[in-house]
Amino acid sequence: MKINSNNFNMYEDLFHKLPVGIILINKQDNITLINQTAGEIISSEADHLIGREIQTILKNPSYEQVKQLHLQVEKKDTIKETNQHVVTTYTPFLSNSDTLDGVLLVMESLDNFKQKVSALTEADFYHQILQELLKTDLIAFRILQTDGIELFSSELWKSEMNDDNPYFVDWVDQLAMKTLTARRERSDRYQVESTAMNAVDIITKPIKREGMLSGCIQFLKKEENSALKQQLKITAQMLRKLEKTYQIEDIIGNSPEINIAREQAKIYAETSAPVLLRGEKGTGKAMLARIMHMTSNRKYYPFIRVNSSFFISAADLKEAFVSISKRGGKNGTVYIYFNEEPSILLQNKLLSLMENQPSIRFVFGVKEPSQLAEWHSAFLDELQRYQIVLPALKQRINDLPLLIDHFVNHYNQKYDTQIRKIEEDLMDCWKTMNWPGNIMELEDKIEQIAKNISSFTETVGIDTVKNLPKNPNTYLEKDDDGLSLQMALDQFEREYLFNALEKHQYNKTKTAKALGVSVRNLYYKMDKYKIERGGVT
Ligand SMILES: Nc1ncnc2c1ncn2[C@@H]1O[C@H](COP(=O)(O)OP(=O)(O)OP(=O)(O)O)[C@@H](O)[C@H]1O
Repeated sequence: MKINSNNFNMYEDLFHKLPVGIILINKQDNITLINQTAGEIISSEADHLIGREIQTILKNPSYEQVKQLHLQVEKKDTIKETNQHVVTTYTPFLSNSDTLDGVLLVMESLDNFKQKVSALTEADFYHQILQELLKTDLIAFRILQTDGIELFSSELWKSEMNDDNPYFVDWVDQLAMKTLTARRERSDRYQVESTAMNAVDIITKPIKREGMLSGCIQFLKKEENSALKQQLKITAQMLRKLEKTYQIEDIIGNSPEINIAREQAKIYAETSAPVLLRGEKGTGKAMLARIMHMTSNRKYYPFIRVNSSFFISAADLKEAFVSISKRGGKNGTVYIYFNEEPSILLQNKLLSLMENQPSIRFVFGVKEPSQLAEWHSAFLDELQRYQIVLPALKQRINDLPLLIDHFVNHYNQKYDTQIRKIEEDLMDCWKTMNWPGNIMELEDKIEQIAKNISSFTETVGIDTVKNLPKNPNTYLEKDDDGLSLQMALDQFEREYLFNALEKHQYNKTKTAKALGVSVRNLYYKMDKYKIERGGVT
């Protein structure tokens, strides 16, 4: 750069305000012009420095080369009075005829200079990171290079990214890759299913240096209210379970089989046609019948469940429906569960009842495998028009983790336990089991664990389960032909209680009296055999 006396005058105003110190030195080494910034760096009034020899101010001024060869020189120096380090640039100050008028000295404190340099290099990168960190209160974070290699991660990040859930770690890595490829910020949520406790948000931001992508920063944020939300969800589900007022979302599972059943239930709920529910014991037939009732416009009328064995004779059937009508069931739903093969006579009676009671919505449940082929064809035709098949648990074993989560949450609440995780060994074992009692059996197992485990236990493995007392309701675990005497007795007692309750329209005092037991004992047994307290909703 060449400056001459003409063009210099044009910039005199600006001259004093420049962020760098500027000094004009004449050929005799005296200061002839100095701006305010230079005065500040030297710690003196600029005007007082006019006329001073530059050697009296700087320790090692060096501009011989500038004078002789008209070259620009840059070097570090020190202010004599303050010992402040400065960076100096000497430039020849030339006349119109290119002869030397003097030397222009640009001076800047070394600290300022470093800041500027670093702003253009590495520090810019870290500065951005710092800015991002200051903007947020998230302290679980990590920084990656463009090739995906981790440069740094905070302790909190490390603890959140434990190797227990490789899918999650992999998912987070993939998010980083997406940001690095697309050079755009992304936020995604992960629902931790193995523990079902929290949703985790990962925010991934690109970091650019001089417009070029130089990496990314990832923040991890656990959804603040997720624990509370989860709590509310569980409580609402518990209430619905207690009141048997299930909703469609209470059907847990994502497998295609259960998705189809769920969709069918939604559609059929809107009609009044009879529906046949088929499935092994404990697959959720009664639950689905209730859900269909609760999602239909009959929900304000009663839901009445009757076992087919209750209708010993046609007269019983008639009597039952008179009683159902009296209980307001006329506009409600009647769920008839074929707990034994219905006689042809009963089938005919039911068929004519359905024709005569058009306002009642009939849902039938049949336990698989069943002898449907032997049923009366007219009755079967009527029932099979709308049927839903509920898959056995072993047919939708991929739903096991979701179901486990659901029941663990439920029984954690009920028994004040803190189970967070089912260990892999137990999970593997459960995945290969036959589950003849299906969801009911699984629920029962988890209840047994929660009931008997210490309230501090967080993980449950095979060893934990082995040492627990056996469930008295083990009849759920075996096929009918393999029942021990105790199991058979339990099963008989359950059926017997159920029928007695139905006979007395779920009036506990009357039922207890008829059975010759106390009301308390009746409640205990209902709880033991998971018999609904209401029977009517
Ligand atoms: N998909 C599901 N999601 C959540 N819970 C379920 C599901 N299916 C069943 N359950 C639970 O399993 C238990 C048994 O269900 P339910 O009594 O409806 O089965 P079922 O097929 O009618 O049995 P059974 O043939 O022995 O009468 C219920 O307590 C219910 O809460």
